[in-house]
Amino acid sequence: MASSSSSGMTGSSAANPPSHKPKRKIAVLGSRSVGKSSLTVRYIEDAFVDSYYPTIENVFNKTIRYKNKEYDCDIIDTAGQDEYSILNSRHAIGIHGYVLVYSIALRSSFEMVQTVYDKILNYTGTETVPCVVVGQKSDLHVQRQVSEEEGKALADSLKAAWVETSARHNANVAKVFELMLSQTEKGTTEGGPEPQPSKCIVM
Ligand SMILES: Nc1nc2c(ncn2[C@@H]2O[C@H](COP(=O)(O)OP(=O)(O)OP(=O)(O)O)[C@@H](O)[C@H]2O)c(=O)[nH]1
Repeated sequence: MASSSSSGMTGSSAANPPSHKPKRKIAVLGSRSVGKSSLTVRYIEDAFVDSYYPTIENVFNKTIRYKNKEYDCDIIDTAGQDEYSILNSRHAIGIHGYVLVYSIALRSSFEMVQTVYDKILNYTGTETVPCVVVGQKSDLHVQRQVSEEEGKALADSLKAAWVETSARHNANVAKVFELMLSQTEKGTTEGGPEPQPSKCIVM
């Protein structure tokens, strides 16, 4: 999706008083063309486009209900990364959780998940960050290059959740964002301190 605009499903204006729902910022990262935009657009608009338009950046806003509580979520759909791209500070600071996407039909995109994860930890200086590892394009099983076991094993090693999805067939798409909130809200208690978004460390 080639645009850098922001699309608001909810939000605040004079007519809409500011939301008191907890704010969560979620960044969607991964190699080029793995279906990050398609996953996000399927979730937000329940639509799928076959054509490919490289993303600059899109921010979507959606209220997500998790365990009977509503969260005001910004979902940041990013431009595809490669091993040489430098993590954009907007995707490394102030983020509560990461959706790390690969295509089950492209091994190099699976290997990129670890690379992107390491870049995030380098930037934030933390030992872990809340993550969901997503094996996209699960409908392309004939071209599969990454097994479910490998996907699960990588997610376990990153202490992340894992799921395979198809934006094309709308399979498991909503689950990604439920799992994301289960990761960001892990260890929090009602009325307790808010989970802290990522910060930058100065070396
Ligand atoms: N078969 C199949 N194709 C998909 C699926 N999701 C996306 N695609 C196709 O994959 C191509 C890339 O999809 P995008 O959503 O633009 O990928 P992206 O990761 O946002 O790409 P960048 O913006 O370059 O990072 C498009 O042609 C989509 O139609 C899926 O679940 N199954």
